[in-house]
Amino acid sequence: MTPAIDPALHLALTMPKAELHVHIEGTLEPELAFALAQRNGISLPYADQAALAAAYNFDSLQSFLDLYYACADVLRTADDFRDLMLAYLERAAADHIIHTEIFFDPQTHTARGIPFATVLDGLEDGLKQGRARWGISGRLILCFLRHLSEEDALATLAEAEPHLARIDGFGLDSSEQGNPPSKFQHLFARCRALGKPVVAHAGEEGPPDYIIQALDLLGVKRIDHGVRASEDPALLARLAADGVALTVCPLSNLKLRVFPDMHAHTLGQLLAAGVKVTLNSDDPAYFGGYLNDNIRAVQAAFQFDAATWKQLAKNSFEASFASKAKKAGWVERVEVWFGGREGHDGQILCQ
Ligand code: HPA
Ligand SMILES: [Zn+2]
Repeated sequence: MTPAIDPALHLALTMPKAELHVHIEGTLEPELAFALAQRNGISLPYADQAALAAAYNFDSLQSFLDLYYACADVLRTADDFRDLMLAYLERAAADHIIHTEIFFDPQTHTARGIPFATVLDGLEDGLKQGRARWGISGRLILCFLRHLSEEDALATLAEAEPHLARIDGFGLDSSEQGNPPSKFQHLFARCRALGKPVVAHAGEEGPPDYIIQALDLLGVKRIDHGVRASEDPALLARLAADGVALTVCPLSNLKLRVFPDMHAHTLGQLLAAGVKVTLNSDDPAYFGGYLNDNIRAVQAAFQFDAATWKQLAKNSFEASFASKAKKAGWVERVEVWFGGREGHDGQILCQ
């Protein structure tokens, strides 16, 4: 059957893939936000869903974060966190995501008096139900808020320690400018000592030096965003040589005005330099779409061939926190899935 759309895009939309950069609080759609507000007897400072969606007009990371933290106030109970997780996993499964590593920001919730265990219990319940319903595997990455102090983050880590078996890694997010990775060296040393993988947002709005700090001072093996690495040729070469993955989020970068349009995005340069790029949705409820919406927008600008999409799918699994055996199995699944659909020059042979 011949698909009605660009064949390479059809392959990209339907290929098995992993998502490695999505904030669960950023998957809160206006409809669910209002439903949870009603369930919890609280009101949002917007008349209705349309008024809230109309406020998604950001000019920087900070302008988004202000709204994102305000909306998170509707999340109060373990049921709320479970429903939020299930809503995301249903969308992810529809986009053919078979594995996802999901950020959560406990400080956003504990600062409002929501117990750490309530957040974790709800998210975990959602992951369990999502696995049963859609066969999707999910992991949790605890993200520390970099606009707060290292002491605050260390206190959060202490709260997390009784639950370590349920937490698969640690990350760093929130306002990047003025909050360099160097601020969190002790924290990340403790996280690594606990035997967990660590990641950090770096080089989204911040300079390439923040990416270097995340590698050298925090010991991360995967960088969230990292799109400003293109400004430093030596860094680009290092990322490629060391196989450091970047979790790139194209629609996020446009919505937060990191780039004026998709043609100006550094994605093509990063791939051409041999960097292990992955594509992700970041905060899909706020930025105009889930992973397949990002793929559509990328393809409209770059017209990648099937071989490039296969590489991106393989990268998404290779860069995951899963075991070597699991990763190898998923990469093989991608190879089998593309088998016969792609010629030596990366063109589609037939459908
Ligand atoms: O894109 C982001 N950058 C930094 N912090 C965040 N928290 C949610 N999304 C983001
Ligand atoms: Zn992010």
